[in-house]
Amino acid sequence: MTSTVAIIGAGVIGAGWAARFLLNGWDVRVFDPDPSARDRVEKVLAAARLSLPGLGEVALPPEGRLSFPRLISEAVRGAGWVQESVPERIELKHKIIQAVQSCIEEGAILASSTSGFTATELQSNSSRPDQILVAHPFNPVYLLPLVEVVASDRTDPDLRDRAVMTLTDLGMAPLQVRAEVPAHIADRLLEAVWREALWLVKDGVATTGEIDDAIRMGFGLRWAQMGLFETYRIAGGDGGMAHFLHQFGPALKWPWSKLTDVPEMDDTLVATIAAQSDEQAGGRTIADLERQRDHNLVGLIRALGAQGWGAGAIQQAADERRMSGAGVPARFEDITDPATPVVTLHRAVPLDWIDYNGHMTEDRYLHAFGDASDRLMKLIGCDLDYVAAGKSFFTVESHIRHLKEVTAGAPLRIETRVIAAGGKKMHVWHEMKSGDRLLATAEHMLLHVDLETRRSAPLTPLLAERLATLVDAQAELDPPEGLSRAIGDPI
Ligand SMILES: NC(=O)C1=CN([C@@H]2O[C@H](COP(=O)(O)OP(=O)(O)OC[C@H]3O[C@@H](n4cnc5c(N)ncnc54)[C@H](O)[C@@H]3O)[C@@H](O)[C@H]2O)C=CC1
Ligand SMILES: C[N+](C)(C)CC(=O)CC(=O)[O-]
Repeated sequence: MTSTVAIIGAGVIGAGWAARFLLNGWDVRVFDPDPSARDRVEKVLAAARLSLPGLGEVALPPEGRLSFPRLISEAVRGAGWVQESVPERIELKHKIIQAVQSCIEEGAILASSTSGFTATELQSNSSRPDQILVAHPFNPVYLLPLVEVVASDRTDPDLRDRAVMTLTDLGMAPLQVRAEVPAHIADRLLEAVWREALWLVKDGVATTGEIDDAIRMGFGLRWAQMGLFETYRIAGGDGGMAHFLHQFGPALKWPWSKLTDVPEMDDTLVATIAAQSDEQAGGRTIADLERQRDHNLVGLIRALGAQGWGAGAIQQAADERRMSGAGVPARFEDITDPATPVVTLHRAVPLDWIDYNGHMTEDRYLHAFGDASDRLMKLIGCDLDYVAAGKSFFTVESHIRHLKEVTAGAPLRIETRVIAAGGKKMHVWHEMKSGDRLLATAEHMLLHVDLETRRSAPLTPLLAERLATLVDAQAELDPPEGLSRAIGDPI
């Protein structure tokens, strides 16, 4: 099957899917009869290019090709995956499924973004129900990992497994829903909160802003890192979940909630909510809010990554899978030509590395160069086991030159030379590039140390030998421009 996806319907969700696939190297064909669809996709792509590449610590593959065929048949022919994201009307979805299935190959995956319909409902009237399933994402699709995968008993289980693998490769967290129920899992939960929120506004208990504060200042923060059950388990104290259930279970029968009673969405309620929501936005446009949302989400997911937790752990697993494709050697034996500088880092600039000047802030240069030095250490044999055994390197001197600006989402590559090594020292030169542009250089002196005495110690034979291989092979190269330069030297 090809790495070509057809996106049918490019609204909020279809455009998000287009960005997720394209930035993961897929060729993307978009079909949407709305003349403004191309513009919308370009805007969402611009936002995704700023945020998604820097979500993890490893570069994404090169972008695929984007096209906008005029006919649905042109869009789907030969595609390995078709993602339907047209409005939530079953007769329209059936029409699209029929048009798509008349042109696609048997093994192609036909996934629907539907928030509420079941796979069985989508499959009715289809001659090939086996290739249809639900892949329900969350907005913004290019950043949020969750995708609910719902198959019916008529969906081919192998096709469902392939779909799960593909979504995982896209850096997502596919949640396989065990049973077909309207609105799957997450929207069932969201609807319950939404219903109560509508009642609170209708009854004049709280404004839209107050309700949103009640979420984002408290349990919303908790939910980003632990779910409902894990959070309540902790709330049960040492008695855990059983104690929690005994204490708060009875409250469910008190009038704490409206249960399933739904407020009438009459003109007054719509006008009240719309007016409060406008006031809450305080003049910020949808684009402003989307930008802020993306910054916040990137920060949250990356913070969770530092803990190896939740959505951050999903991102780390995606990074692991991408490592070999990013061209950074994992072991010394992977260095194909020691006579050329070694690629020690290949990633993109994350949104949270950008400062008030709109470019990568100065401490992140050292962060990236530090990561590159860590990779060099690992390559020569100073890995975590080596450190645990009591030896490591300390950086004792650094000199960074900032030569060119770089902005969010841009690819970063660090090429490393070992200028000299021996005794207890290693003299390293890094060049940071984005494409062909030299962004910065860093020169470091590192001392090999005994972690028990905290004093310098001679290099062990393996490290000395590998460093000598690099130094000797690279000695033929011209000395790097700027080597040993000091502040104040003529430029
Ligand atoms: N908006 C949301 O928060 C989420 C929506 N979904 C689901 O995604 C699907 C799409 O929803 P949205 O993107 O919000 O809708 P939307 O209204 O933003 O976009 C729908 C797009 O489909 C296009 N379209 C209409 N008829 C078409 C046709 N015959 N062929 C091709 N394109 C056509 C429209 O021009 C429009 O660009 C729905 O099934 C919805 O339930 C899923 C997750 C979240
Ligand atoms: C409102 N909605 C039901 C379309 C929401 C979703 O389906 C998921 C989301 O992104 O919140």
